[in-house]
Amino acid sequence: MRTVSVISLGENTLHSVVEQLSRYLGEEVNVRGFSVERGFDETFDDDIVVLTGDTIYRLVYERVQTAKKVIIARRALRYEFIEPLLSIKENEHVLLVNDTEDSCAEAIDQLKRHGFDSFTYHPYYPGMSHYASCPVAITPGEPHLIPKRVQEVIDIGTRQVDITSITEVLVELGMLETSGSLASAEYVKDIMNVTKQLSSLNQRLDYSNFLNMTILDKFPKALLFCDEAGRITYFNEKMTHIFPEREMKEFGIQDLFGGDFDLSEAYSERDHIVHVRDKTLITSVEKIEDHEQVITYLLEIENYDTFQQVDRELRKKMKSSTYTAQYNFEHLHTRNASMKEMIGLARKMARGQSTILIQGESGTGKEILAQSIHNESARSKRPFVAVNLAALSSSILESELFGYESGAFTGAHKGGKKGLFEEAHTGTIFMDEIGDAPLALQVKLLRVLQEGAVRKVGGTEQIPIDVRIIAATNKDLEQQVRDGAFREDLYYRLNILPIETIPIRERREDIPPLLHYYLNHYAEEEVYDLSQYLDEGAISFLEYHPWPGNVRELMNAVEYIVNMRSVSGKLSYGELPRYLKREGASPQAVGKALHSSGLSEEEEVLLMIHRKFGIGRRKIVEELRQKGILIGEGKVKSIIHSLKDKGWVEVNKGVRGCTITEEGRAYVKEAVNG
Ligand SMILES: Nc1ncnc2c1ncn2[C@@H]1O[C@H](COP(=O)(O)OP(=O)(O)OP(=O)(O)O)[C@@H](O)[C@H]1O
Repeated sequence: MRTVSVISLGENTLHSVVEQLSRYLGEEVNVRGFSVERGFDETFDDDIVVLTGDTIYRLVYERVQTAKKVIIARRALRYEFIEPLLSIKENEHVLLVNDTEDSCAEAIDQLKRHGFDSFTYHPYYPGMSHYASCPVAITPGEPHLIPKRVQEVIDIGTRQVDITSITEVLVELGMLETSGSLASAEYVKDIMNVTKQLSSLNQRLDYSNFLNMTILDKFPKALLFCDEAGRITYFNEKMTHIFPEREMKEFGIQDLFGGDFDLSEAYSERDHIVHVRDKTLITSVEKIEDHEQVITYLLEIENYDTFQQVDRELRKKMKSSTYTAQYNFEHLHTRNASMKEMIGLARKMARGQSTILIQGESGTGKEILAQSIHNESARSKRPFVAVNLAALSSSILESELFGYESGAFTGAHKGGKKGLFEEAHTGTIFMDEIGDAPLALQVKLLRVLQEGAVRKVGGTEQIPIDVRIIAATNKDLEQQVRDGAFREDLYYRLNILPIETIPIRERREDIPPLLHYYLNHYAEEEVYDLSQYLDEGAISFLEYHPWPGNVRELMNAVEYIVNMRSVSGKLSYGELPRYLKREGASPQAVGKALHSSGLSEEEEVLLMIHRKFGIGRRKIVEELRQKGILIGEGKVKSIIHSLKDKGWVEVNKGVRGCTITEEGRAYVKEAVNG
């Protein structure tokens, strides 16, 4: 397997860059991360070593000599965080806080280039003895370094690796063809967001400057911007391989594409096919509006030959995963009553034929649930085909799902291609991330659902299909419908058997068993107890952690724990990954949260016994855990003793557990409720 190592100074940057590269490189490439802050003693012989700045090159120069290629990543500001900067007064003195002198200078330079050149910047990095006293500090993702006296802190987020460096990595790995479309889809999304944002910021940042950025020239696809009248305002370097530069400067869209070309028609059709001279082009048009006024049209143009190549690669990849589901309900580990109820519901749904819509946060087991439903259904021996609607560009999606007819495009396979709907015939199709389906595709999906038949791209014949549909999303589809991003009619067609997965922070009793299960999965030895790997502080932290990435995030954390533990040692809170600590609460905060209700642990237990007649010790521990109060059965036992001594509770023999006395009730009324 090919490897890419990322080396950064600090852990913050490392985590975000590793995450970003992994997203682009997928599972074929192992992306590893090292930070100077954490320390390492590897010598690197990877395919690529990505350094997050020049300073690091000086530090690790000798160790990366054996790598096939070293890339010093260019880093870009995250546009979504720029807005707060506009609230800073002109000529204000501003502290720019970063981890080294060089990275401060780099960030200042970048901000100035983006139009924030009216402030007086003063760099601040750890180890400085004197620094200017400023009311405002700006930091790219290092707020913990900001000196105490600063009144206003603006965190513009860790800078991302820019598209030129991403492209360099993809080219080096020979992956531009296969992953370039994902990178470009993300990038176009970015461009759209930025353009929208800049325009809503009243053009305070010069839009044309942004467009002129050389970055667009490095972009792997041909891009062209034009106004509503079809006048070309900008095109990138790739575009000059399709049309001569001179023509684009002199002519409008109509002259280039021919008299029949209609911008708004191309926009509504999304992947519009145009034949220009001897070329077949796929144009995908995006409209950028502000308050219903069109700011610009962005045309992404693909030569069909290149598209074919990507298409073939993708098909090869998809074919290699045989259409089977590996999971069943036994793989969903839980002790939580609502989860068990949800699984019961899913089992019932498995028996029918109707469409299922699974909604829930990322990493909560939507795919595992879909596979389990298929495996328990009458279709279990038939194909299970999964397709992720967010991962493919819209032009590829359509031919992936519906297939294409021979001769639909130049270079199309003789005899055409079967789409995934046809592959799933008599089985189940799992459409993941349905909330990200482009609107044009939504219309076509609706037609398939209504008619029970598909029509291949370039074909006229309706091919009947018998497929059970399971769709999933982590978006709020109802909200998407209200926002006009998801078709209402399709939503109702999908939402026949709705089911919701539950985030793990709402079923905290599942956290220890899941930690235990995945420790056993990753460790090479049998793990009997969490305490073999983690000390008490770390366990409490993990049990209280909000886990925004749910089970997937928990799995990653366990993998880290297994790797980072020294032989037979235990990991403490301080040694847990920093991103977890950033997302979660510190042990102090956990402690505070215990008392955030203002009640003592004893009062919490009393209240619980008051509310639930005949509750037992184990149940009390569980209920307290749900509220984020992490105490063990031993402690609960001693609290119950003390409550009994005060005459507030009675402890019954057998299974009847504890009950509250009249005196106890009076205390609750007066001290707890009142
Ligand atoms: N209850 C569970 N018990 C054990 N493992 C689980 C459970 N739920 C999820 N997982 C594991 O967590 C990982 C993520 O699950 P899955 O891919 O099904 O989530 P998802 O909701 O589809 O995520 P996304 O929306 O990000 O695609 C998988 O490896 C799965 O095996």
